[in-house]
Amino acid sequence: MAANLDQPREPLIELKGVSKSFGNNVILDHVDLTIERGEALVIIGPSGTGKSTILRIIAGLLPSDAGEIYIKGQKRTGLIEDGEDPIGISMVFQQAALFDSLTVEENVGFSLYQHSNLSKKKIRKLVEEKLEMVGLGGTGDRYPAELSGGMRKRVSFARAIMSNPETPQANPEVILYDEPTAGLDPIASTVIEDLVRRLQCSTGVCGTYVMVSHQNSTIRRTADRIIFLYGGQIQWQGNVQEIDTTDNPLVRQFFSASIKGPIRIID
Ligand SMILES: Nc1ncnc2c1ncn2[C@@H]1O[C@H](COP(=O)(O)OP(=O)(O)OP(=O)(O)O)[C@@H](O)[C@H]1O
Repeated sequence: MAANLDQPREPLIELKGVSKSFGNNVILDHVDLTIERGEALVIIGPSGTGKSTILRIIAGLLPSDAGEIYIKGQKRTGLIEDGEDPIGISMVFQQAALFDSLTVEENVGFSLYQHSNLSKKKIRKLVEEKLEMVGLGGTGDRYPAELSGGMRKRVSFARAIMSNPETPQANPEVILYDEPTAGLDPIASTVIEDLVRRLQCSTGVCGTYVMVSHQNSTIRRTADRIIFLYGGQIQWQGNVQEIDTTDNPLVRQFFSASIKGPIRIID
């Protein structure tokens, strides 16, 4: 499913020669990547290959060691906390990362309670709108412990798409999902996959997303474009149909789950 066909494609995020090491361990080695407006990009690759690292760099949570990052053509010089990006970029973490002592409503509205001058009544209304968008209308008074894993995940989606009407320029235009279906049963995974696509197409909500996933169904159901990361670099890119037709030995091995092939097995 392609979204936002009425919008012209333009580079929203560009990574140019981005490198990142942890100690002597080179994780990203001069990576070039362009993400266009309206794109649904899924990053795949073996465990420990740097997928979450690239997502955290795009989010502005982690500095790169070298290279340049452009957000809507503007070179980024700091991290997200410096608030300089010309668009909002939101991240959904692998663990839903909710505050257990706060209600669903307080979790979703957290940043508005902390950083806006909006009344409690107004925030509650905005939160309820987002909860309805993720299929959780009416759950605002519950606590995370009372929800299933899939529901908690959806609460974290609602928090990620929360916007502040006082600062519309900071509203999330790009959403980054780190393994959103990890640990969920196949049906709960389908609910999340459908939601990711639905949110992409909703007016006023981020039309562009970048996802990291290991789940075959999630990759196939949510990607317009797939990139395969390995050995610090993008080794392959293609669309969902090309997963099954490519000769690339890394992709072949990954999707056949074979222990024989060029991917080094780390026990
Ligand atoms: N803050 C850190 N300090 C040191 N090493 C780190 C740090 N963050 C990540 N790493 C290492 O960098 C490598 C890449 O990690 P990353 O989480 O990006 O991989 P990944 O491809 O997302 O893996 P997985 O699929 O298992 O989640 C791993 O070897 C990891 O241990």
